[in-house]
Amino acid sequence: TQSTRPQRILDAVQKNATRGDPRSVVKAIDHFCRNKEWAMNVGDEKGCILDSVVSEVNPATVLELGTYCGYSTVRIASLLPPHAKLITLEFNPDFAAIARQVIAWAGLEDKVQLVEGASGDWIPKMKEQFGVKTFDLVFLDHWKNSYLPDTKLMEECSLLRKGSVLLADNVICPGAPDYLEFVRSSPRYKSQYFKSHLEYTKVEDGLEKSVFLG
Ligand SMILES: Cc1ncnc2c1ncn2[C@@H]1O[C@H](/C=C/CNC(=O)c2cc(-c3ccc(F)cc3)cc(O)c2O)C[C@H]1O
Ligand SMILES: [Mg+2]
Repeated sequence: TQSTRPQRILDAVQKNATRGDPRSVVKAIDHFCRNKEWAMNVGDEKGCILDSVVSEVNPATVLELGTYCGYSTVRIASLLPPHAKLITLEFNPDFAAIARQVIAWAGLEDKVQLVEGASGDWIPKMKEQFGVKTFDLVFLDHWKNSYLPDTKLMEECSLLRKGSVLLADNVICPGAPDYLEFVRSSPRYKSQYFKSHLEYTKVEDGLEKSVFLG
């Protein structure tokens, strides 16, 4: 049967990465996507910026919107302190199934809770379902037109505290203009743009880091 791109990414991980070694999983996916088939992972260049923000925040609770194959899930989870938790939301069951195997190959199942479903449905249930009070870090990498409504929803659900960091992928390409306008003009956020490139290409893209001021 014809395989899908996520399945081919998982194959590349299982063939080329060492079980229990998250960095080798990241390298295997980057090598595959740079040399064989492009895929919408945050990638190695923007991934280094992601790593530095994760290390700086040193979060106890992380929310990722849009798991896809689990590339950024593995990058983030590999940098978390011992009892920290990452909840990642993915509504495509096929992507979720692949991501679970990628996360398992990296040996990070204990730090990651992959929830299958739409962010708009699950964000209001975070407290009651997962005992989360607030998120220290949110990585937005799902549908670009969901960035803004989900950010407003997280505020409404009191999931952000003074100092919570939102890090959004693709604010230039494909772009999230309404989100960018909101976080850059709202007095409740301190925003900063990290210029980079679209994964595995020379096209401009970047990450927007926005600190919630409470
Ligand atoms: C609302 C919601 N809830 C839960 N999961 C959700 C969701 N919306 C999407 N998702 C899931 O996240 C993933 C979606 C991510 C969307 N990301 C993209 O569309 C995306 C697209 C590009 C891109 C750039 C230039 C080009 F020429 C072509 C593509 C690059 C990227 O880094 C991206 O993240 C998979 C999807 O099932
Ligand atoms: Mg992206």
